[in-house]
Amino acid sequence: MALLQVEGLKKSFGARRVLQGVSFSVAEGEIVGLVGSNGAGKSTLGDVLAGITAADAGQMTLQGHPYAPLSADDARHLGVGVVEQLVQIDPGLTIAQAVFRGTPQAGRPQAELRERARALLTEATLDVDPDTLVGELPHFVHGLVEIARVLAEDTRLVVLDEVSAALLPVEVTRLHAVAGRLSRQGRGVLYISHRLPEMLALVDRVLVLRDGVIALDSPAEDLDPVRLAAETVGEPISLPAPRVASAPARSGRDDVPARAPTRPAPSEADVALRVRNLRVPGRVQGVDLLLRQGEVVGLTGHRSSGVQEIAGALTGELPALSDELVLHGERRSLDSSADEAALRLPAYRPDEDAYGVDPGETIARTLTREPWGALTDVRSEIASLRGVIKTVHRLDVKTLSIRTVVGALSGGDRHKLALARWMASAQDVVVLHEPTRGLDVRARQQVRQLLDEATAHGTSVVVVSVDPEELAECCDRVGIVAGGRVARWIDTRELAVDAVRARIVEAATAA
Ligand SMILES: Nc1ncnc2c1ncn2[C@@H]1O[C@H](COP(=O)(O)OP(=O)(O)OP(=O)(O)O)[C@@H](O)[C@H]1O
Repeated sequence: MALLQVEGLKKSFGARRVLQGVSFSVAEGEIVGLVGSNGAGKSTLGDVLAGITAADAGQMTLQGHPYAPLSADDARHLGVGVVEQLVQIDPGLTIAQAVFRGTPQAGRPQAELRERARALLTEATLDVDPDTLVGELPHFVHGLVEIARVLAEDTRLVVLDEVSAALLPVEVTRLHAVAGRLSRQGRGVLYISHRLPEMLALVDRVLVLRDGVIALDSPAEDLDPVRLAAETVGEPISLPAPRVASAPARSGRDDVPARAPTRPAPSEADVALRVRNLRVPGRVQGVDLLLRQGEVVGLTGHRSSGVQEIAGALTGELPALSDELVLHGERRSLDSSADEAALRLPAYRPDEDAYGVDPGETIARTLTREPWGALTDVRSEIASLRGVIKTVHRLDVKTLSIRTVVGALSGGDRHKLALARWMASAQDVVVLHEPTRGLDVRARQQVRQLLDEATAHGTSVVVVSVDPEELAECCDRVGIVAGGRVARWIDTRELAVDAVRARIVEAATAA
């Protein structure tokens, strides 16, 4: 008997028909992957299962009994727990209180909750003191606290909605170990992710949600990442080509081969940024960075490797020192008191649910570069709106109107718009944190295109990321940071993307 049976589920938001008759099942002990483009309706389906949203039509059964939760609490009591990537837990709670919130044990004294919480956290592979405050935990582990919470009740089906999106390969391995344990206990797992190679390594079966229905239901062993990507978008798709380091065209230099097999030392004019012996006291020990014009350099490393601190030093968020710092031939400093010359590279961060854009603003206004009201004739207004429509089409944003508010879009679509807006004004040298986080396979290619265009105009980029696939797809070189230093550089230009990905995983795991 199926643990969960879903038949003909429908859900619309106004005229937007998202789920148009979704049917599938999950067996006891089965790990089922759910993939789909941004805006396909994966989270909507998760919300229906979680009791957050009611379906318009369709039936569900759980362990053979009709399942129609009235709220998230109701769903959990009935045996379905949903863990979301961007879960916000009250930072003032202890971890033990967080684990038991919303359960019958909530409100019990900490001393009573502590030992039971410790056991559940161990089951979720999280080695933390239950007395620690949630606010002291890095945000990326909140998902594991949520898994412990799901385990606190007799949850039969666990939905993991993009929980791996912000995790390092080693952390993904840990998450997969937890999913494996849940399955061995006979629970069902629905695993939603855009990171296809990782997903295929874990799940038994994959569901593809496309055009409002389950367009494919296949054993994982019959699929590979490229075929699954094609099924997701509904047409053949190829892996992105390795990036061609596009030195911006300059007179007399157009003959420079973009993919020179060995990389000559750049001339001074080619250097966008050079930093020698970068130090952040206690965290970064002496990093040399050289960024050519039009180059995309990736940085990755474990949480305590110093990688975030290197980015923080470059953006002026952290006090840092260096022996030499040159930006386009001009000496700069890392001393924030030397205001004029201080280096403060602009940074983009796909920040939680807001992405730096106003959720109450329409798509049109979000993408309009001119301040509202600045357009004084109808032609410029039409040109401006054409630009907006072109971007919406190009980024394949799932919407019925450019007057839709950004807050009503899917997370991935919001991220795409925010990044496109940010990149439109990006010049010079910029830092991008996880530019493709939560994006589907086609959107990743669109981001890559945005990067290619910006770098062709001379922008140079530092990409800071946990995702080896993103680094392989976007960067010319990737630095593996460990112990406050760049332990190894991987040149991505000569290799296929999946080979680069494998090298990054191997080097990052070893570091
Ligand atoms: N509350 C809402 N009001 C209006 N439209 C909504 C609402 N919630 C979701 N939608 C629409 O439903 C569609 C599906 O969104 P959903 O978040 O389920 O997609 P998704 O597959 O999870 O995407 P992503 O991979 O980007 O997270 C989107 O086009 C979105 O605009």
